[in-house]
Order: sequence, then structure tokens, then C-alpha cells
Amino acid sequence: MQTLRTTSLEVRDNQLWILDQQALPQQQNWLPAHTVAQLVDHIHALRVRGAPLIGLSASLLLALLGEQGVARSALAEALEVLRAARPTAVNLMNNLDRMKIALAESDHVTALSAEALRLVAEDKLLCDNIARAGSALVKPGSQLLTHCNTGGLATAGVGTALGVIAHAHQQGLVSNVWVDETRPLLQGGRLTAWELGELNIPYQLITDSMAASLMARGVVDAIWVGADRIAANGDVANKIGTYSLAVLAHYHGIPFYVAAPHTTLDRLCPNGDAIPIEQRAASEVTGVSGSFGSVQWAPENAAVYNPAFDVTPADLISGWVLDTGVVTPEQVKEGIFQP
Ligand SMILES: CSC[C@@H](O)[C@@H](O)C(=O)COP(=O)(O)O
Repeated sequence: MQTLRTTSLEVRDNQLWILDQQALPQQQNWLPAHTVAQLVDHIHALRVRGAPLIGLSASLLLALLGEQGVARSALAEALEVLRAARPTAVNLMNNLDRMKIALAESDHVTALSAEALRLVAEDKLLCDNIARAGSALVKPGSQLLTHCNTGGLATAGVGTALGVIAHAHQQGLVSNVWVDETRPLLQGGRLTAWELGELNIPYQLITDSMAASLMARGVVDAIWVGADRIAANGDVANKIGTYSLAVLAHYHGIPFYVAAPHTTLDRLCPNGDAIPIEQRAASEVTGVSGSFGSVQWAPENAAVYNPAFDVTPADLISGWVLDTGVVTPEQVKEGIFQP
């Protein structure tokens, strides 16, 4: 396969490499993702993360394994193992559905490579379209608040919600970005802060619990988040903490926007209750670990509840900003996301 490089994925010497998103921003380590076991381990550990990126990494690896001569039956098994790597983000399943069709073609090796490269190229375009559609909603001088990481690290392009913010900033519309640190794994504090710094976009990092008082002070003009799955009724699963922001935004009369590619839409999922929510290890809540090592502050054997995502009901969402344009609450109520 041709050499390919995004912010956090690389195909070099016919092998897949990933930028370790757990070591960022202190270290920029490119790690091999040459086997299914390696990639699944990276996905579990969130070294590869973000709904679009998970799907793209799995598709590229399948294509590369095909080129290396792995048998069609073994590729089919690999596809199912990859599909189960993370349950909430539907982009993984959507991308692998397309790879499965390629796998069934007579020249499956060529078809898999072409499809994986097409998915990467498409994702870049989807991000650009989302950024353009979303920035039209940003008012001059805005202070925007975002949660988790939805930038170039999480996609093959400029990102989703963060792509909107970056595009709006280029147009001179953004005066400040409030970055939720995003407990427990700190994707905001580590990754979004790093990306905004690289892009020279002014931001201030806050702990998640500070968002309410900022809204009460009137210094948040809009909230922009990504999505891991959008159900047919418009409910959205996204990083834990998103729902609290939506409730706060509703109370304070602040617009709350979800930005995502159409690959995040699951028309067959009727509502948020039907979205599988990943439960994660207790150690993520009892302490913190990273390139600096590990610290635990909770008592040994503390009982922990650690869902990775929550569901924001459609009623709290002001607009779904897709690559196809802005979808309004009225359109969602009329059934635009229904099958
Ligand atoms: C463009 S990324 C969209 C979502 O995947 C993002 O908002 C998010 O919740 C990521 O969660 P993560 O657990 O870091 O993969």
C-alpha cells in the first residue's frame, strides 16, 4: 500500500503505525500496529481512540494483512475481532461493513486496499464539510466550550467539533475555547489542549466541574462536542460528561451542538437506550496513569462505576452538524435520521 500519514496514523513499509495517544503530549511515540492483537490492545488502551479513527485504523490493518497474503477466511475472522474492539462508536462497525463487502470481491486484496484508502480520503472530506457547515453557526467573538478530543488526532482530517472550532477561529470568530479536561482519561487536558496549542488557538483548560459556573457567568456562547453514535431519534452517545454539559446548556439557554460525520449515524438504533455503553476498568477512576507512571488515591478495592460514555437526549441538542449540513431539532422530530 502507498505511504500514508494522518495526525495519528501512518502506513509505512506496508505496515500500520499509530501515534500513542496515551503518551501525548509529553511523548510522541509511534508504535507498531502490525497485528490484530496489537491494534485491539491499542484500541482497548485508548492509544488509538476517537470514533472515526478506530474505524479507519481497523480498515487499514485489514487491507495490509490482505496484501501480506493472509487468507480470506482469516481476514474474515480478523474483521469480527476488530469489530468487537470497542462497542459504542458505530463508525467502527460502519467502516467494517464496507470492508466486508470488499472482502467478498474476487480480487479481495485490491478491493480491501482500495476501500480502506477510500475511507481515509472520505473521512478527510467529511471533516472539511463538517467544519464549513459548523463554523457558519459560530458568532463573532465567541467563547466556545468543548469536551473530550474531537480533533485531527481522532480522525483522518481536521476533526469534527474541534474542526469546526479551528475553522471558525481561522475566520476570526473565536476569542477563547474552554477545554474540559474530561475525566477520567483526560482527553481534553492532554489531547485537545495540545492540538489547540499547535493550532495557535487561544484556550483555557478547566476541570469538568468548572463548566457550570462559567455558564452562569455568561462566558460560554456555545458548546461543541463530537459523537460516538447518533440514534434514529437523535439521541447521542459521547464521552462521559457530555450529558451534564447538555443539561447545563439547556438551563442557561446556551446552544449545544453535536458535530459528526454520517458514519456516526446508526439509523437502525431506535434511541439512546439501545446504544451499548462501554464499561471500563476501575483503575481509571481510582487514580491516574500515563507516561509519568501511575498514582492511586482511592482506597484499595474501592468500588467503582466507570461508564466511558453517556447519552444526551435529542431534546437537549440545538443542532446535529453533519458533513451533509446542519440538521435541526424539527427535522430530527420529523424523522430525518429514521431508516
Ligand atoms: C471525532 S471523535 C468523536 C468521539 O469519539 C469523541 O467525542 C469521544 O467521545 C472519544 O472518546 P474516546 O474514549 O477518547 O475514544
